[in-house]
Amino acid sequence: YYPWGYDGDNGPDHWHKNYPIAKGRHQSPIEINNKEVHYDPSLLPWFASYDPGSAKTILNNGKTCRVVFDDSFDRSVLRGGPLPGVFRLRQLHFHWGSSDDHGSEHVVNGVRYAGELHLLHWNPKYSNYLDAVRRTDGIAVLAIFLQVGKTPKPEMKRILEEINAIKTKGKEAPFPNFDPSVLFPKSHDYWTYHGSFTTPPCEECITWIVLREPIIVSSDQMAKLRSLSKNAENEPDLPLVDNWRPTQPRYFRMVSASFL
Ligand SMILES: NS(=O)(=O)c1c(F)cccc1F
Ligand SMILES: [Zn+2]
Repeated sequence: YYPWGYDGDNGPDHWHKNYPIAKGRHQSPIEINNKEVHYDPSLLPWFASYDPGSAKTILNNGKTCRVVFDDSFDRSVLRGGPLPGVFRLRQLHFHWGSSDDHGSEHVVNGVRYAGELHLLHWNPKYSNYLDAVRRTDGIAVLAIFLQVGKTPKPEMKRILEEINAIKTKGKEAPFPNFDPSVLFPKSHDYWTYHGSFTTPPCEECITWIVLREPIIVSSDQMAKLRSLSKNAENEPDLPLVDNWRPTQPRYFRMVSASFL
């Protein structure tokens, strides 16, 4: 296991030395530009059927704030859209910036959002998650942009209230009874393309489903995320910010849109 980060000598430009896939042809995130997107009328709507009882814990792993779900059976699943069958919800996490004018991983027509929420699901046709990450159709991530505005989504409060309990790296707290679909925007319009994890080892196993409509969060809520520390409680408090990977070359990939 090699240490990696988002700045300096172990930042995104250095990942490929220990994680060679990071220089692959199907890397994420990417820029999504209207001119290059292809409307695909055959794309189905996607559906999330999440059981709030599957939510387990919320934790700070020093790289992001993550909520973990019980994925021991088809309890909370994503289906439809570009996906073949159901995919099991395993965790959600966030990427954000050091200020409100940047922080998302995907960039839409040059627009960087303040952050990005990722809900990670894996294909249960494979025996377990670790097997799924070795398959091109193993993982599906639903990505939702966070836009700073005056009328924040009240449902974000539940996650941000827990932040005080996981201030430092390694801290974990119970996070029961949570259905993340309460965070979804009104529109289910999406872009989809084949890509990778945006953190090392950057395996190219992800069907990305990027929602067009951002959810609104407040500047205070973004500041709350930035109050997390990269370090453990007995180490100096380094703000956990700018945990986003820059956009990667699209090469010969098509980005399909579910909407005109
Ligand atoms: N950002 S991402 O969604 O590709 C991602 C995962 F899916 C899983 C772990 C880390 C991570 F960063
Ligand atoms: Zn992510």
